[in-house]
Amino acid sequence: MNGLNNVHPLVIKFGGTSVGGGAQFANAAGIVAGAAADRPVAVVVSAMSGTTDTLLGYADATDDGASRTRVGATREGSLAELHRALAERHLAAAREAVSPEILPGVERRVLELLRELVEAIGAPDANGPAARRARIAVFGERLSAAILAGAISSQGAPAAVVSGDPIATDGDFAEAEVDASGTRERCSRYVAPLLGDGRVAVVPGFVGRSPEGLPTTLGRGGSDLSATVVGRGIGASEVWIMSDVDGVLDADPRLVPNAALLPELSYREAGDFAELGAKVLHPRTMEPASEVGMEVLVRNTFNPDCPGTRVTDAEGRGRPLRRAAPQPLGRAAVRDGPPPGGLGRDLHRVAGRAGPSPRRGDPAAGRHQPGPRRHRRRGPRLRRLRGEGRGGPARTARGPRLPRRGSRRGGRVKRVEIVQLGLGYVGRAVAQIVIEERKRWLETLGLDLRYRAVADTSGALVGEELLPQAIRLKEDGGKLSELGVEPVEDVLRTEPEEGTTRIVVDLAVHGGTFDLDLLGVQNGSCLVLSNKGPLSGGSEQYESLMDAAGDRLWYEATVGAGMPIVSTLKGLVETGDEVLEIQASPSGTLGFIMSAVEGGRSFSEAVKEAVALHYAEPDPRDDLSGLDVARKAIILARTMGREIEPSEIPYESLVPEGLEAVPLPEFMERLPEADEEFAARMSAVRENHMLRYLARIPAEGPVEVGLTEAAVETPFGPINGPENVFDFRTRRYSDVTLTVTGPGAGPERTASGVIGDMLDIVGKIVRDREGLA
Ligand SMILES: Nc1ncnc2c1ncn2[C@@H]1O[C@H](COP(=O)(O)OP(=O)(O)O)[C@@H](O)[C@H]1O
Ligand SMILES: N[C@@H](CC(=O)OP(=O)(O)O)C(=O)O
Repeated sequence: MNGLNNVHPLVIKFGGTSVGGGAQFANAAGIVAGAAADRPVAVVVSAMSGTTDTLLGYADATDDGASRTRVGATREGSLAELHRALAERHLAAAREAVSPEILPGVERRVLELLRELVEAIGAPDANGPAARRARIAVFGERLSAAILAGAISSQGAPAAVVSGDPIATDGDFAEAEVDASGTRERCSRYVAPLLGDGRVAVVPGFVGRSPEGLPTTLGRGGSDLSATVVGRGIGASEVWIMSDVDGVLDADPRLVPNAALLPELSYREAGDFAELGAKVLHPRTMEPASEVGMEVLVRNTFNPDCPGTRVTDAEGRGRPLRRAAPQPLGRAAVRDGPPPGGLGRDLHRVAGRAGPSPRRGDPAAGRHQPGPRRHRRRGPRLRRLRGEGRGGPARTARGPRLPRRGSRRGGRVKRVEIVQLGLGYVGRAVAQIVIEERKRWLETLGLDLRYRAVADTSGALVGEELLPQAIRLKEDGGKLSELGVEPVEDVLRTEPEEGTTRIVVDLAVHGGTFDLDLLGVQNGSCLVLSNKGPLSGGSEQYESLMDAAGDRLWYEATVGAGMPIVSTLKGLVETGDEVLEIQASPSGTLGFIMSAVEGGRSFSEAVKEAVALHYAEPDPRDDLSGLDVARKAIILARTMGREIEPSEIPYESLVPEGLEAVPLPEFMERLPEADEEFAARMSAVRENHMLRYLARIPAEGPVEVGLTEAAVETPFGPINGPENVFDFRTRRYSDVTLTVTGPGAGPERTASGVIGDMLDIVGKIVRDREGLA
C-alpha cells in the first residue's frame, strides 16, 4: 500500500446495520480489504446495531456511580446482565468474523473493554450525568472497532484500532462540537502513522475527546459526521458512508417501498434531506466534506455493485429531483431557498410521509428528533413542518390504553398473588418483568398479578410497596431484614384473599427451600421452580412434593433456563410418544469452557473467562463439579417417568484434584496447575470428535454424566460458547432426532421460563377454577 504522500486516503464508514453480526463484520472487512489494495484506508465504525441504545438505557436506568438500577426503567436490570449480553453478542461476532490466529487477541480485547466499561460505570460521577452517559456510550464503538480491525486483518489487510480518539471536541458531552484544528493534530498523531505503516486505521465513530481529555459523543447517529471529520483531518479525497440502503432515496424505504435512489446530490441537498429525517445521514455530515471538497458516497454494504448516491459540490445535479414540481411545504423546508428544479416535493416525500426521523435532535430526549444544531438557521415554516410531522405514521404507535384496575371488559379479572423465594439475579429479573408487564397482562389476559411477599434467607418482606427498594438493596448485597421481615412460614400459612390464586415461586439458588415449597403446595398454592434442589433430592422427598403438588407444579426454568425443554418432553409423553433417550449438553458454563479450550485457550484461562462473563457461578467449582448437570439429568429422568435416586448418577468432576476444598482465591491461583493435563486430554480426542460434557438419560439403564467424545456431525459437535443442546430420541423421532438448541443460561432468560410458567398457570388453573365456580 502507498503511504499518505502518494495517494489521498479513503475513509469508509460502516453504520451499526453494517456490523450487526459476525457475517456482517466479515462482509464489511472484505470491502475494506478490497479497497485497501489500492490506497490508504481509514475505517470509521459504529456500534453493533442496538448497542448504543442498550448502553444508554443502562446509563439512564442507573442513578450514579453506584450503578443502582431504577426499577421499571430498564430490562437490562443488572450490570451482570449488561456485561453478559454485550459479551455474548460481541464474542459471537468475533468468532464468526476473525480468523483463529487473530481471534484470541480480539477476544481478550473485547473482555478488557467490558472490564473497562464496568469500571467506567462504577467510577464517581465527578463531571456530571452527561459526562457519565458519554463515558458509557462510547464502549459500543470501541467494541466494534476491535472486532472489525481483527476481521480486516483476517482478510489479509493488516489493520489496527487507533490508540487514541482522533476527534477533538468541546465539552458538550452529548452532542459535542468538533474542534477542526485539534482534530487535525490528533489525526496526525493517531491515524496517519498507521496509514504510513501500510495499515488500515480503524476509528471508533461517534466518539470525541473534550479539551480535558474526557470522552464525548457527537450525538445520535454521529458516526457519519465522525467519518467526514476524520476525512478532513487526514486529507482524504473520498468518504464512503456504508449502510443497509442503496444510498439516499427519495423516501424512507421502510415506509415507501418504491422509494427511488438519488444518484447525485449536492452537499446542501444531502444536508437538507438529512435535516428532514433521512436517517441514513447525520445532518451535519456534509459540513466538513463541503469545506474541503471531499466526495461523499452513500453506499450499500450489502449491495456493493450499486454505485450509491454521490454527494459533491455540484448543485442540482440530482436529475430525479428536477421532475418534481415545487411544493410550498417542501420549498419552505429548504434552508436557503429552493434549489433549482424543485427539491421541495422530494423533500416532502423524504420527510413528510415518514414523519421526521425520531433519531436526531434533542439529546436530552434520548432518541433524537431532527433538530437544528446550535448554529443552524431554520425558518418558521420548517418548524411547522416538523410539528405537523408529529401526527404522522412514525409517531402513531402507542401502547394499548389500559383499563382501570378490575374493570376488564368482557371477562372476570383473574387475581393471582406471588410469594417469591429468592431475590438474586433471577429473582430480580422476574420481579422486574412482572413490574413492567403486568399492566399489559391485565389488559390482554385479564390477569391482576400482585406480590404478596418476597423472601430471602433473612425472612419475607410482605406487600409490594417496598419491592423497588428491596430490589436495589439486594443488588447492593443487602438483606431484606433491613427493610423489616416476617418468617416466610407465617406468610405461607396465611390464606390468600377470597378468589385469589397464590403462586409460590422458588428462585433460590441455595438449599433449604424444600419445606417452604411443600408448605405452600399443602396450603393450596401453585409452585413454580427455577431452583433445581427440590426436584433433585432423594426419592422420598421428591415423591412427597409431587403428591402434595399434584398438577400445581411447574419447573421449566430448572433445565435450559428459558428454553422449552420440560414442556417439549412433557408434550412428547402426553401425545403418546415414547422417549427412548435424551442426550444433552445442559451446562452453558461447561459448553463455553470446552469450546474456548478448543479455540486455543488454556483450561485455566477459559474458566477465568467464564467467571468474568458471569456464565459460571462466582465459585466455578459449582459448575465444574458436574453436580449442576447431574441435577438437570435427574429432573429430566424423573419427567420421563423414571424412578431414580441421585446416588445412581455418578458424575465426573472437572475440579482438579486437591483443589476441591481450598479457598476460592487459592483455587483460582492454582488452576493453571491443571492446564497441562487438560490439554493432553483434549489432544487425545479422536479425529473428527469433540470433547463435550454430556448427560445421557436412556429410558432404562444407567444415566451417565461426564466428559464424552462427541462426533463432529452430532448436534454436540458444533457447540460454541454457552450454548445448550438437548437431543430427544423417541419412537416418533428415531431416524432423525428432535433437537432443541439455544443459550441455556442468563437471569433474564431463566426469568422468561419462570414467567412463562406463571402465565401458563393463569391459563390453566385459574380458568379451571372459574369454570368450577
Ligand atoms: N431518504 C432515505 N434514504 C435512505 N434511507 C433512509 C431514508 N430515510 C430513512 N432512511 C433509513 O435510514 C436507514 C439507515 O440509517 P441507519 O439506521 O442510521 O443506518 P446505519 O446504522 O448503517 O448508520 C435505512 O435503513 C432507512 O430505513
Ligand atoms: N452508535 C451511535 C452512532 C451511530 O452513528 O450509529 P449508526 O451509524 O448505526 O447510525 C448511535 O447509535 O447513535
